[in-house]
Amino acid sequence: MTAPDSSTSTDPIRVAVLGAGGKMGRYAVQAVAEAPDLELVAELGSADPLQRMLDAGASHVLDLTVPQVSPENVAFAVENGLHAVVGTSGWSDERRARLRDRLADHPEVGVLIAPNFSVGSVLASAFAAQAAKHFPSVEIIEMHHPDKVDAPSGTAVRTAGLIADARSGAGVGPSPDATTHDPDGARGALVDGVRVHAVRLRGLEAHQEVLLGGPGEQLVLRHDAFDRKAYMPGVLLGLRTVASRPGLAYGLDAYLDLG
Ligand SMILES: NC(=O)C1=CN([C@@H]2O[C@H](COP(=O)(O)OP(=O)(O)OC[C@H]3O[C@@H](n4cnc5c(N)ncnc54)[C@H](OP(=O)(O)O)[C@@H]3O)[C@@H](O)[C@H]2O)C=CC1
Ligand SMILES: O=C(O)C1=N[C@H](C(=O)O)C[C@H](O)C1
Repeated sequence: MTAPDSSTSTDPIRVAVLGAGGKMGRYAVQAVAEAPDLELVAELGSADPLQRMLDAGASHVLDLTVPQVSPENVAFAVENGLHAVVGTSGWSDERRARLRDRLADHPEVGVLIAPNFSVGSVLASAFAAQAAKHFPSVEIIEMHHPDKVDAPSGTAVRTAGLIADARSGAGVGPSPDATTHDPDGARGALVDGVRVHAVRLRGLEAHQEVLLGGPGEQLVLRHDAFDRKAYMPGVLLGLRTVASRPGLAYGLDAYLDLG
């Protein structure tokens, strides 16, 4: 007779946090440590070798680092059979395509890339995509603390992508814009055909407005994250779900029922 499997679904999820000393990392370390079904087995900073998380017996990696190193962190996790939840920004189409190729050789591994872990932000982006099918003009303003190293934000890039997909599916053309002279780039970045404006201001945390315009009216969809605790329910949801979703999921909405 085969012995019963001693690993049951009540075993804690063994989590290594990369970027543990950062602003997000510190919150995440606390959230993981306090969750009864998770176990914090390693906290890594930029000076630590990735091998440390294997030595600690991690089954899951939470990457909250910087765009320059996140892809190599996730590649290391995948190659070693660890599931990964990634909050770090900078995951372009090309980076995600390379990761998908890598995951093809590790079909049991799950990776979630979540440009934003806040449920409110994910909903705001989904609402914006829905609304953008019905307005000729749409632009995004993302506003962050000035310590942020990347622009535009991962959230804005994701929102622009969702908007572009929704508009192309609905046959809506580009936003009208007569600008022919913009030597200083005052019209912002063009992301998937959507203008994105990035503000960096002391006192802000993380905020985004999607402006939608039609003849004689404007709809503004705004989300504010005032505190990093806003992201922790999404971080925990990601860690609890990722192993049951092999392959790559892009956006926390993949794990939410947005109905
Ligand atoms: N998805 C989401 O909901 C959210 C995502 N973010 C994103 O998360 C990322 C981190 O943000 P934030 O915490 O504010 O940034 P911080 O600058 O505060 O922290 C970044 C951390 O990354 C660490 N780091 C750098 N290189 C490495 C490496 N090679 N290995 C391990 N750790 C490394 C740094 O460690 P050290 O101090 O040792 O150098 C630092 O602690 C950003 O990309 C940000 O945009 C932020 C908020 C929410
Ligand atoms: O750096 C930040 O602070 C944030 N980064 C993420 C992003 O780039 O979208 C998520 C949130 O906006 C906060």
